[in-house]
Amino acid sequence: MLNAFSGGDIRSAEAPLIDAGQGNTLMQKAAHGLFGVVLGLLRADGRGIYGATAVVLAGSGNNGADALYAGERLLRRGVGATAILTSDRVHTVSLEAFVGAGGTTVRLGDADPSELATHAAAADVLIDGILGTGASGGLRGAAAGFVGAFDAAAGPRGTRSTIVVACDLPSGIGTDSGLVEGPVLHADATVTFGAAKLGLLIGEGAVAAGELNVVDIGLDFSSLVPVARTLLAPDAAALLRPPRARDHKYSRGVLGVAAGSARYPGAAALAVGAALATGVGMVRYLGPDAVAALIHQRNPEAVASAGSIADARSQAWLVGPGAVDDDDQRQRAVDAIASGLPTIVDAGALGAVPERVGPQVILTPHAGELRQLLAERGLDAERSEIEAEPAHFALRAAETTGATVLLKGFTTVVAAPSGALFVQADATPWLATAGSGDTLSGIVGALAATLAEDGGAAGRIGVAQEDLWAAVAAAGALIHGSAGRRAALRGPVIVSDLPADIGAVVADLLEERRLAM
Ligand SMILES: NC(=O)C1=CN([C@@H]2O[C@H](COP(=O)(O)OP(=O)(O)OC[C@H]3O[C@@H](n4cnc5c(N)ncnc54)[C@H](OP(=O)(O)O)[C@@H]3O)[C@@H](O)[C@H]2O)[C@@H](O)CC1
Ligand SMILES: [K+]
Repeated sequence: MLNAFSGGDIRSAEAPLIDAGQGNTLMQKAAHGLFGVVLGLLRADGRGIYGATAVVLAGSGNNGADALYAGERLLRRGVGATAILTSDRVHTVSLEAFVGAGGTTVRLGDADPSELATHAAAADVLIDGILGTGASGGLRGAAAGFVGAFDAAAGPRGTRSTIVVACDLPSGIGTDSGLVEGPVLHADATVTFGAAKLGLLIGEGAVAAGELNVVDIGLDFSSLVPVARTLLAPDAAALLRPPRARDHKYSRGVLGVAAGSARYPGAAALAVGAALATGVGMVRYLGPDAVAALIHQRNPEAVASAGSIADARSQAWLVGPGAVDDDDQRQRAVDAIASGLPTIVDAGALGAVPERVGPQVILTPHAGELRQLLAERGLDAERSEIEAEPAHFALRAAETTGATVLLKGFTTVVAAPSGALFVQADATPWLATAGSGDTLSGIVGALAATLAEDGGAAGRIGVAQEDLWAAVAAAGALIHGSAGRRAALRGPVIVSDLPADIGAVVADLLEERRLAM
């Protein structure tokens, strides 16, 4: 599990060490970690170290000092380095160390920004030490102008030749919100100190951060509650339930699916395929015969009927994908939610959620659906606001409804009504395609069905029992994202092919778990 903390948490974890006179040691550890990642990136890109060129952007605070000390270390390894000082003030001791190691410096205010940007765009590495956790608001003044000039000179990330490494945070993002106000320097990699900050995991901040590296600088977070957590492969693996010797189809877990309608039959077939690939004892399908016939073309093992929720025994329910303009499906959604069993509520069923439910009800809206859900409860927000601050609005929705809320997006945010937050960035943009959400709900549904009667699941991954369903939803996002990345190796993702990749991801996770035991 990767824990994320707020800027305030990081400061309070640093405080005892700084009070004990360890401030410089912390900074040297941070700089050393940053230096190590830069060396690794140069090597991985096939560029030598000796004779490589680096530009260090140094702002007025300790973030600039970290970057300058990393620059000093690069200089001592034979890298040619220039520091661009983006503020009138600069941390003097680190600047002296940088110059002492042979670095050259230039003040941003004293030179033509576009010339400096051209120089930076020709370097092998650009280290962004303009702003760290002490930032307030977006980038201002000359530093903001420089970022625009660099983007123009170097081209966008992915096409430019300079490797951009953010020191602690990409300058210009909100530490706690991931909000970007104004220009931001998109990094290829971010080296963050002590622990991940929430702003690096969500919203535009996650986009700007590139590959995230967390460097341990010896901070103690044991007395602090993380503001968000990210499940890693071993956590998702611990939530998988492979069959045991005496299992039968019922003991493995039955997922009931009330999805699809005459208008959208395909969504049900995609959800059922994904659930079977994740691993359940049985999928019980409830819905129109025509939809059942489509499901059976691909998955004849699904048991189908046009009955009601009360007549179909299952351990968990999935309701809503493709269920539009269908009164019977709406009634099934209402009944499934009322059953008290874990119930994934997607798309067409989101309108059937009563005022108050429990955390075993997992809502899976995208930003537009969340906007609607909140508006129906008197909370008005624009879709763009929700996309900019996904954690905030997912938490509001969870608090208001009592449900677990999985908000789909570039990063998947899962909020529990307790206030616990999970953030998963496992997906690939290739998954932004029709039907993708149906497979995600099928995966989460299968996990819920197999864990519904497993009292030890929360303990296995170290989350509170009340947050189990949020962790299950996050594990679903991890499996879905990993399957999408695997599928994308073959080319554009075709969602109906995803079950093969889901099965392979599940197999890999179980194998890693076996090897770790
Ligand atoms: N503490 C520790 O022990 C350790 C901390 N560590 C490191 O320290 C970093 C935090 O350092 P920090 O607190 O000095 O803040 P930081 O972000 O570098 O600079 C803030 C200054 O920038 C300015 N400014 C603000 N907003 C602005 C804007 N929008 N646009 C432009 N300028 C703006 C403002 O200055 P002003 O403009 O007022 O002169 C403000 O004073 C942290 O991220 C990590 O890298 C590590 O070494 C580990 C040990
Ligand atoms: K920075």
